[in-house]
Amino acid sequence: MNDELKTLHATVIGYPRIGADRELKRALEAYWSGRLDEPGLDAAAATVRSQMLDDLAAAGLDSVPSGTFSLYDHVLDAAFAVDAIAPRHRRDSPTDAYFAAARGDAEAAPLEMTKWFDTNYHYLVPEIGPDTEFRSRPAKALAEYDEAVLRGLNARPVLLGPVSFLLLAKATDNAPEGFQPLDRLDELTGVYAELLTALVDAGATRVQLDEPALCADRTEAELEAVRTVYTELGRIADLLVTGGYGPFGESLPVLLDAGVAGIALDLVSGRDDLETLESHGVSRETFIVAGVVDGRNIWRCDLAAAGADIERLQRLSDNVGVGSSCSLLHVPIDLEAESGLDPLLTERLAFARQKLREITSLATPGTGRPGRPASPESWRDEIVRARLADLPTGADRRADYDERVKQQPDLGLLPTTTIGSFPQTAELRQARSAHRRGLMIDADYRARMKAEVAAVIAEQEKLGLDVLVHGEPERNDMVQYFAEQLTGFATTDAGWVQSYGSRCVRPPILYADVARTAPMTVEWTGYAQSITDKPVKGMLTGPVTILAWSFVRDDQPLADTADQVALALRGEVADLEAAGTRVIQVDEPALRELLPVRAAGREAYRRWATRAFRLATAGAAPGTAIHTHLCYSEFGEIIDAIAELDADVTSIEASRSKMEVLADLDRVHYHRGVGPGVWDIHSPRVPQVEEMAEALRLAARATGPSRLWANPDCGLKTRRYEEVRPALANLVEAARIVRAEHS
Ligand SMILES: CN1c2c(nc(N)[nH]c2=O)NC[C@@H]1CNc1ccc(C(=O)N[C@@H](CCC(=O)N[C@@H](CCC(=O)N[C@@H](CCC(=O)O)C(=O)O)C(=O)O)C(=O)O)cc1
Ligand SMILES: N[C@@H](CCS)C(=O)O
Ligand SMILES: [Zn+2]
Repeated sequence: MNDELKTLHATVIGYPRIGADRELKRALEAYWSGRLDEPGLDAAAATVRSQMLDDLAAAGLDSVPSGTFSLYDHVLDAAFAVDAIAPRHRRDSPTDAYFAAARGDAEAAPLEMTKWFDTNYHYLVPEIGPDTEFRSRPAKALAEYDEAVLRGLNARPVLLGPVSFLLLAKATDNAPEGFQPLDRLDELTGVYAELLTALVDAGATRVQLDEPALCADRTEAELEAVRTVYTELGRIADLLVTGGYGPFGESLPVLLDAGVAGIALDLVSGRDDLETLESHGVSRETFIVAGVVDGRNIWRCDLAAAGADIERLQRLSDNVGVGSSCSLLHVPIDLEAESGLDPLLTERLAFARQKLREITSLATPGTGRPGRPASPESWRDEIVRARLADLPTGADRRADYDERVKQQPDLGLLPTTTIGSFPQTAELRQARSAHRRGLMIDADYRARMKAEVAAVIAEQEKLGLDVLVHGEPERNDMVQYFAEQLTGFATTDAGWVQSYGSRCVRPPILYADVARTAPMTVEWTGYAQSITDKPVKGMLTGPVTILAWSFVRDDQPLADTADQVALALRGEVADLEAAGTRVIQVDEPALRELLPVRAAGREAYRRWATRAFRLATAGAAPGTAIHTHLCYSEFGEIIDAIAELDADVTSIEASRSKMEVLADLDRVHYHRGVGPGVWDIHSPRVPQVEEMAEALRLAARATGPSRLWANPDCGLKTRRYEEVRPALANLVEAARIVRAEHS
């Protein structure tokens, strides 16, 4: 590379932190189980940080983010940086306090966990009250800054910005009515001033404050708060403010007018900011990072289009840099680790390490900026396209709910069921790993999984549940399992992405037209049904969730891709029915996740998402009960969409929010079956009979008892049998008690 020619600053907003071989995951899980001591955990964390710096250094960036490593979650780190630790999580050891907040311990429940914007990453929700005492705790930021500087890197410490921190937090339970965490912005700004001062004193010449919450719709009062805070903080340090999950929109002029030195634009999902910037104007010294390399998806950058956007910015500022649209947290680390992908696909992909190279290449004049090649013709499936074009409306069931329910299995009052998965034991994962590596033949693997199904059925019969499941032992993941069987998808060997804490997923790559070539679940459900007289629920993952948890082609609207996936699932529903399945659950836990961050896109989303679900399910006969399941979010904003799915029964996470969702469902006149979760499966605590009975009574008062189901909040795959057996026994007993009260 000729340094003389290099005129653009190359940087990245953030980097994956789980380790190229998930070293941090393994170390954390070993530490939690007592197999590793704290120095061992520290050493593993240091190795991962060092690996991150190696990657950033090798790419030849002009500046690098520091402090983006996290032992569990960066929002939790932000809470610790300002000492906003809930009193119940204070412990003598800071590490104990950190993990008590993250995962709970014998004394205290953890912080709530929720989705990070419209991604499959989950953050911990800080609890802020009028009495929360903020204090500056810069040790982590300083240590990681020093590590990067010692490596000879031009480091830029990164902190979650104060406005986003408070907007992502929730009020403590004992806060007075009307209190909002943002009410504490003045005090918090003072503490951020101290954090910035500590970093500047340590030698940092620029600090990155991440303000992703400014990519959502904000009120005038919030914008005013942004103006005040950034005017003040901008006096202490040279600030680079990032957003990263859409356009800054109306926040952009506010930040610029507040005098921030730098702004990082998401030019993948927030290209509207280009126009905002052009019409508002900007000083020629402002550092503008053109976030043209996608931090959320794995397609190679269209360097020609990116180059054009960079040139537009260069007309406005003399200080333009090239970067990622957001942190690379959401993409796997290295494409080189994949050997099994079709070369036609591989040459179109870039994971984190490859993305760093795209950034430096774009920043280097004379390296060429080729566009992206079109997809090969062989990726088109004309049969699927013709079938979709031929479907009439395709998305309405043959009878209304009132008529359908008469034809569906009559299970009496308050039937009990579970959400699908039973514990994924180490033994099951090891069998799958052996099978994948060719150490266990197909027949043995299938026999092992069938034995597990038989055991799961026996457990449920013994417990006295009404509608059984096969337990999903054969699934590595509820999306990847389907992707492995559908055309149009590729799956990776090592493309791990952090979902929360130590938990990771390998999002499949949806790159071509999607079709089903054979039944995907019928063998397992059919086997389970063959060994019990109780109804067994078929178990599918819905089209929206399959899209949300995959890397999806970006050469056609998501709605069209969703329809293709839905059509494939529609075939599976038909095959399950033909095999005698009378109850089919189609999970849509990500229905809320894909809801656009800004209100403007929501109506269109609701239309395509609900249509895809109905396309998948509406072919079912009236006598087939279609269930759906939703979890991992608050549902208020998608309550209309839930009603529009037209499922016969909706099981929905409710235990932590104390059944509030039922009032919302009532508001939209949802009158079909509902199973509000009565067991918070995120916690290892076994719920007692009386508390679940009370939750069912509360639910019965809200909806009437006749259409109510008793079930947990979500699947049981992350729980252990020692918790599952007593908890389900208690759930069955709670349902029996409440049933008796109504008969
Ligand atoms: C329900 N959720 C899901 C989300 N996203 C998904 N794609 N899937 C989900 O289920 N998002 C919202 C929620 C919460 N998020 C998660 C995310 C991840 C997990 C989880 O438990 N992940 C597992 C990995 C799951 C998996 O792919 N398992 C495979 C491979 C297992 C493995 O690592 N094998 C080892 C060898 C075997 C061994 O010795 O154990 C290896 O390959 O090295 C499988 O079972 O075959 C995780 O451990 O992180 C939960 C909720
Ligand atoms: N059927 C799935 C849904 C999880 S959201 C399960 O039970 O794990
Ligand atoms: Zn769930």
